[in-house]
Amino acid sequence: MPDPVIRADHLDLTFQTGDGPVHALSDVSLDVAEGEFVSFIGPSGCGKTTFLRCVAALEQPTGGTLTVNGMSPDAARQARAYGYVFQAAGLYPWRTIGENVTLPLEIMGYPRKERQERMRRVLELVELDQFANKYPWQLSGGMQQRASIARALAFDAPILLMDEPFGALDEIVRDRLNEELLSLWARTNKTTLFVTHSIPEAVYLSTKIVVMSPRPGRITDVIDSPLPAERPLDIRDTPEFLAVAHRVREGLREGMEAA
Ligand SMILES: Nc1ncnc2c1ncn2[C@@H]1O[C@H](COP(=O)(O)OP(=O)(O)OP(=O)(O)O)[C@@H](O)[C@H]1O
Repeated sequence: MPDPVIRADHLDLTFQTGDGPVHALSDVSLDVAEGEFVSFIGPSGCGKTTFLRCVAALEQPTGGTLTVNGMSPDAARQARAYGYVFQAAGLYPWRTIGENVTLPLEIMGYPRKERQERMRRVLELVELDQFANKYPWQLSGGMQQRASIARALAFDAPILLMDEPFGALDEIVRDRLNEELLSLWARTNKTTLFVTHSIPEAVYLSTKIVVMSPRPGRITDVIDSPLPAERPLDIRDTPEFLAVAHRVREGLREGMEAA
C-alpha cells in the first residue's frame, strides 16, 4: 500500500473564544489515498471546514498529527500541494475570467507565456475557453463557480480542497456541475476533499464519504463507496445508490442523537 496523501491521526482542535473553548475537532483519524474523492458531510458546526483548513495549514491543530504528502501541512502549502475552491466563487470583479485564473500564477512568479498557456488549458477543462475575456458579472453563478475551479486547477496541484462549492446554486445547475466535476476528476486524478451538506451530492461524487457530527466535531462513519467509477446521473435511482444514501442518513441521525 502506498503512503496516504493525507493522514490525520487523533486530530484535535479547540478554539479559545471569548465565550470559552469550542471543541471543533475531536479525535479525527482518517487516511486519504492518492486519487480518492472524499466528501465530508455533517450538520453545521461539525468541523468540516476546520478540517479542510487544517489540511491547508490555515488552522493549527491543538492535538494529534496531520501530514500532507508525508510533510507538515505548512511544508505542503509551500510545496504548492493543493488548490482551494471556496463556497463563494470569490472572483475579482475588475479582472476578466482569464485574469482571475492567472492571478495565483502571477503571485507565484510564473512567466507570462506559461500563465497564458495554463489559463487556456484549465478554462478548456471546465469548458469556459470562450469566456476568458469576459468579466465575472457576465457569467452565471454556475459558470463563475467553474471559473473558480479552473483557478484552483491552474497550478496543477495534486490535491484539490473544495468547501461547499455548489451550495449556493440551484439543483439543476448543481446536477450538471456534479457531472462535470466527476468527469474532471476522472481526467485529472486529483486527490479531492469536498465539503457538502447534500447527501445525494456526497454519494454521487465520492469514493469515500466521511460522516461527521457536532459538539465536539468528530467522525461517526467512513463509507467506502461500492458504486462503479462510471456514474450517469440516473445512478441516483439505483438500489446501490439509495443504500449508501440511507447509511449516510442513518450516520447523520445517530450523530445528532449522540450530540
Ligand atoms: N476561527 C474560529 N474561532 C472560533 N471558533 C471557530 C473558528 N472557526 C470555526 N469555529 C467553530 O468551530 C466549529 C466548527 O466550525 P466549522 O466551520 O468547521 O463547521 P462546518 O462543519 O464547516 O459548518 P458549516 O457546515 O456551517 O460550514 C463551530 O462551532 C464554529 O463556530
